[in-house]
Amino acid sequence: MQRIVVLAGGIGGARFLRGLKSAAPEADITVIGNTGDDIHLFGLKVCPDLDTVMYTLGGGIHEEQGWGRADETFAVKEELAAYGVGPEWFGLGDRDFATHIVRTQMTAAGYPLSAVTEALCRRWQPGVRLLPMSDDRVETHVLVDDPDGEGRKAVHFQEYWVRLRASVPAHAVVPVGAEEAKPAPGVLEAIAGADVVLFPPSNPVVSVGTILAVPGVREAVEAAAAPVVGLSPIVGDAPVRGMADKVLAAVGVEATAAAVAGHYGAGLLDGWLVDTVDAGCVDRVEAAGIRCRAVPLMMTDLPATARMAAEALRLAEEVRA
Ligand SMILES: O=c1nc2n(C[C@H](O)[C@H](O)[C@H](O)CO)c3cc(O)ccc3cc-2c(=O)[nH]1
Repeated sequence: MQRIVVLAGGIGGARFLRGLKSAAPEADITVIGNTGDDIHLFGLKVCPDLDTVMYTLGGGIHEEQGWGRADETFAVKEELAAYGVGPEWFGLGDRDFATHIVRTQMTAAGYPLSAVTEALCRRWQPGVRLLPMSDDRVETHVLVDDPDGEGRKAVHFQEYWVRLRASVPAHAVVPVGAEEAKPAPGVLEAIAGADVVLFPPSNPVVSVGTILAVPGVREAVEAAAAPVVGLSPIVGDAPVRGMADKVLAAVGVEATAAAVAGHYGAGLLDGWLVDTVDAGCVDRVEAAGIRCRAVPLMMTDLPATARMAAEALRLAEEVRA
């Protein structure tokens, strides 16, 4: 059975995984999820990217939004607001709250996040093994021009993304706690034992980049016997969704498919898929030592996404040969 390891962020990663499952229904898929987006609110631990993968593959996601639960209601949020308790800019729904209550209760009882995630997945049956990148707390902060005053300040990634809509200049992205974090149980073993490692079209800085920032993970991917293939989240010099261009600028990387490949580098990537509109950069990526193909990369529906995943697996076979 083919063992596939995927380093995934939130919405882009989750939708790609749905296509991958369809393209490789027999494969044994391990997902290493980003937890740098995690936030503690109302005394609860919220893990947006793990939940987005779990709900998307488990059939509970709000399809149009891409995050949160389908058929959601917001009574708890409204009641909290009536007490003047915020933040009001982060939309936690009633059904979603239950997930965070269970997670927080298990965490308080001493279970590591990896065990909690496994327990939550027992309900959702995502059809993949979902591992947090680490059981240790890592929180991505973004250094921005202070939106409410002079100078600069560091804000939590969710405040930058959701409250500020990435509209203020970002100067640095810091995965606080990453340096001291250890990979969660099973992470390094999964990478070492993989037949293929995939980087979905997730944010290269705050999603895949944060996973790679956990000491040992980047080294394991570099050392992996398996081919490592990524799919560009940038199509035609703009992110397909989200605001990846803003955080790429913060780390000094151009928002182009070729520049993102260069940012990962040939030490990490063996293969890179760009969209057909970016076919002009294939030679440049190959000159940098990364096998590159141009194929349609818009995840418009499940068949289109499954074709992208199949192309990634095909490229992996090609670089292996
Ligand atoms: O744009 C938003 N994204 C929301 N997201 C998505 C999230 O902020 C980001 O898209 C990811 O962290 C980026 O990967 C949520 C995700 C959850 O799991 C739970 C609650 C939210 C709430 C919001 C929200 O209010 N607005």
